[in-house]
Amino acid sequence: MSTFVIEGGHRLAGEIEPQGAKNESLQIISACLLTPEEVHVTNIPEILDVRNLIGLLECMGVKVERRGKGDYLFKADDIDTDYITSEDFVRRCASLRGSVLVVGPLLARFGEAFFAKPGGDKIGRRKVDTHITGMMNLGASLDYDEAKRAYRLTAPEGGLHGTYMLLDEASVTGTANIIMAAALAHGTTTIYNAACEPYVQQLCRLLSAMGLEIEGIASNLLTIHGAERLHGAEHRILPDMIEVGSFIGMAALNSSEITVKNVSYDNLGIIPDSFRRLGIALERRGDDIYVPAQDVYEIETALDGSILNIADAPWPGLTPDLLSVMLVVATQCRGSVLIHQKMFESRLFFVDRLIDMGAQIMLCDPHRAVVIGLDHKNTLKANRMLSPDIRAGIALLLAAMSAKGTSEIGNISQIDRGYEDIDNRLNALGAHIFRRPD
Ligand SMILES: CC(=O)N[C@H]1[C@@H](OP(=O)(O)OP(=O)(O)OC[C@H]2O[C@@H](n3ccc(=O)[nH]c3=O)[C@H](O)[C@@H]2O)O[C@H](CO)[C@@H](O)[C@@H]1O
Ligand SMILES: C=C(OP(=O)(O)O)C(=O)O
Repeated sequence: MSTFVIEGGHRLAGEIEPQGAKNESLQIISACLLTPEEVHVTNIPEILDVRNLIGLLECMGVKVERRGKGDYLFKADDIDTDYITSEDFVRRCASLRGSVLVVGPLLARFGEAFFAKPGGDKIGRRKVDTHITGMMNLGASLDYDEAKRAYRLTAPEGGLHGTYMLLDEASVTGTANIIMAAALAHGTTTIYNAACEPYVQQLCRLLSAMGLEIEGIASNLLTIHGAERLHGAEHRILPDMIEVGSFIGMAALNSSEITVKNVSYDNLGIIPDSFRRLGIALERRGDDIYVPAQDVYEIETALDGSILNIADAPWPGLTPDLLSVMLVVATQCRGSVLIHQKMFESRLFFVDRLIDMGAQIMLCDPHRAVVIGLDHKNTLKANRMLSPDIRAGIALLLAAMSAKGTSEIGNISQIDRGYEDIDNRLNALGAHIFRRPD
């Protein structure tokens, strides 16, 4: 594991391009398991989570060819069916949250799949009930394998069959998993209360290109006409909207002017407006976002003058993955805001580190924090801290970049799992971040 050593207080300037989206890549790479033919995917981010998922696929027997940066061919024509039911497989899955996404394709294509308790961030309970219920709706049976400490899903004789289902919540990976399982089921599956964020839409587009008939893409009512067989296809991953938001926040926190290039603006939903509510006068320029340097970032109030409330919600609401960054940005704006993290219960505890740095924040309960902005008058102080999860990690990195003095952030694998070469890319804008191997 390594530590970031950050010399704060440097102005940033220039252009930065977001990497391909982590969360889309995890779905798309898993979908390659649905066909024995070649799937060509470009703009895959070279990050820890993706490398680990690709490693898992290779262990399963998938042929992977890296043709250049972010450019991969996957061919799942010779899957080792003994391996995908082995203890080693289940153990590997348990250490990688994205591995939940291989369950749907494996169940659909090979009739059996294990659900290890997935690893990843400690940001709250990460239930997989929606995934499992969805697959049971398609006819799978469930039992618990004591030796492997994992749930086993088994397809009925003759394969999964389509049905109507209403999801208990619009789970993103749950929806993706059920779509992939339904892709090879007999008959038609209708999923109501489906998650519809751009990365689920992208999964549907890839599956359409592979020959699947899907109606309702981008809505919460999906109709999937199961196919006998899917074929190879080409796919390009969208820019990572969480990186785009992180860079907007970074510019404001450092009172700097930057341009975020090629953001796929139309797929950002409510994200740009949410940053505007913190007083950031960002502009759309073609498919770029220009963030001007400002003396003051004035947080809006509600129409009746009451304190602004920024809360997450399933798409098209605001993604929970940006609230940590927005919270840190607010510490240097003028005015106050209530950050309400509704979807996860343990994602706000990192505010203690910001309070150590001099930020004015009241943690009301595990879900809500009130931030009183310092209006760039009292700069944050340097601190030594650990990255508790991927998004708190990037938020603390941005805080350290704006702080007076030299900070250290340990456990940066939590940042590396989602942000590609982040130290060098931010240093190219003028940051001073050094990676110290421990
Ligand atoms: C690999 C991947 O793609 N991970 C993303 C995915 O995780 P993931 O798919 O695991 O997250 P889910 O959408 O299942 O749920 C996230 C949290 O929100 C809650 N919930 C969900 C839906 C709902 O209608 N109401 C509700 O309260 C769930 O109980 C859970 O606590 O989606 C999350 C929500 O956007 C993101 O934070 C993760 O980065
Ligand atoms: C929580 C996240 O990812 P994961 O679901 O992979 O833990 C995230 O990307 O913010």
